[in-house]
Amino acid sequence: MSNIYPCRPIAYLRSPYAQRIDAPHQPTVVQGTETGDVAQARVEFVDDLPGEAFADLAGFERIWLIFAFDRSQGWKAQVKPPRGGPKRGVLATRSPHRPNPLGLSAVELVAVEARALVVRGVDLLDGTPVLDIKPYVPYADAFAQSRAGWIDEIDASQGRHSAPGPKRPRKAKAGPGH
Ligand SMILES: C[S@@+](CC[C@H](N)C(=O)[O-])C[C@H]1O[C@@H](n2cnc3c(N)ncnc32)[C@H](O)[C@@H]1O
Repeated sequence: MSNIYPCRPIAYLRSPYAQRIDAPHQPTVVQGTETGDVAQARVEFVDDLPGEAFADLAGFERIWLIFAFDRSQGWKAQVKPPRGGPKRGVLATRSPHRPNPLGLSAVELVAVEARALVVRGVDLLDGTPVLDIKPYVPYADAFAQSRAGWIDEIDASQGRHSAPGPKRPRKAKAGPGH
């Protein structure tokens, strides 16, 4: 039996972030989250994906994007997290350099268009291939009180939430959908 699992993009993301330094570390630290002034992005479906496949998404406030880190090259077993501290096992981090270059982000669904989704709060580069989309379902996906290992330890030692903010502040408000 093969241990290769074929995947192909079902969509491509159009985002305001051309380079890694522009992209936020996670959707929850996207610039403007507190004021609601968050850049929009578009998930544009490939031509041969039937429209029925993304029917019924409109009622969901958030969706999961499962995507390929297509601009990552190679990976190491341990990485130095941007929030500081010692190196950590790559699978205990959200590093874009992983044994399989897969990422997932829960983004806000703003609108469903004919062959695209308008979303907000993305941490992905423009052109990122989207491999799958799933609805974000709070009863299944939200565990707000869960322990977060070494991240909790750093937060406790610093006396604050250590999530890194945007590396380079966004200059213009303009982006897809604006
Ligand atoms: C820390 S990862 C987190 C991504 C996702 N939320 C996750 O947890 O899997 C976010 C960073 O990945 C990098 N990135 C975004 N899109 C990428 C792509 N298509 N290829 C390679 N790196 C990418 C950017 O530097 C961005 O700041």
